[in-house]
Amino acid sequence: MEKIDEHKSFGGWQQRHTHASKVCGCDMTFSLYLPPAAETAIVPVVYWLSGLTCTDENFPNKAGAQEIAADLGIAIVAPDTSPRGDDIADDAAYDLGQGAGFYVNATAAPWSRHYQMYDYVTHELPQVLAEGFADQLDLAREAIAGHSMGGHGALVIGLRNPDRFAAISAFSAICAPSAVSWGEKAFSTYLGDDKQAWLDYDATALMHAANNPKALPPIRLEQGLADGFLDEQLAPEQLEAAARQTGARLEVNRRKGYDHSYFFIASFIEDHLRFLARHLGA
Ligand SMILES: N[C@@H](CCC(=O)N[C@@H](CSC=O)C(=O)NCC(=O)O)C(=O)O
Repeated sequence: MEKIDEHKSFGGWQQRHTHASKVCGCDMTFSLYLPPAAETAIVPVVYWLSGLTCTDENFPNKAGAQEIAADLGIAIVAPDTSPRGDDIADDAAYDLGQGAGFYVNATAAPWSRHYQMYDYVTHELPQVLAEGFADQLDLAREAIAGHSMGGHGALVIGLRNPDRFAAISAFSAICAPSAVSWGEKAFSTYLGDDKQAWLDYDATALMHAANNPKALPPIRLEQGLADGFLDEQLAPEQLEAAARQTGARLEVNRRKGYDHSYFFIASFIEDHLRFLARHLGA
């Protein structure tokens, strides 16, 4: 692993690191905020998964989370949104290929060779963090958050690993990807046409299928009502219906006038980090 950038921020450090990923078969870059508390103790970890067209840099540059993370004593890890490189499959569209990995393990060629983002975020990245930051990060205390495609990723990873993630935070998440065009396009491309296979990556389906829905991690979902993607792509009402039917813990906050942008995220990130920190015992 190589540190490629570092800035002091609110007493802690905003860093970027790159490393060779076996799972994705390419170099992967992630951003990491270390709060001041990490200088003397191990601190809980929040993963932030970004949306379509993003890299690891959108969240640290735009969300304004560092001051709150410093206050709460939590680290924030923001991975890239896909494998990247000249020799890696891509598509000209903004919602497929590089920058649009959808946090799945692709099974269809040519994508399956590198697009293994579920395993990368869930297994390889935590291992890299455990090895590289043993004196700073407490990998036994994890929570997960994200925006849009990354909100979908946070919901799926959190719901599939309920014993691991203390809580889930999502902004403007794609809540029922099998039923909307962003998800149909990505899943048919990365996973093939068998829609049964899609359900492993569909938060609403996962909630319905959970053995013990009441024991799933608590979810806080923030949704702007002026979001141009709300009607066509996000379907928070489907996740709400699943929570009502199953008893899973879900709080949805609808915010008048807010759109899909990082201005929305920055407006409510403090509430979400405090929610995650509470469940992390931070
Ligand atoms: N057509 C647009 C769409 C890209 C976009 O809005 N991306 C969002 C996430 S959308 C769902 O995953 C985003 O976070 N963009 C980055 C940012 O910093 O705002 C386009 O190509 O711009």
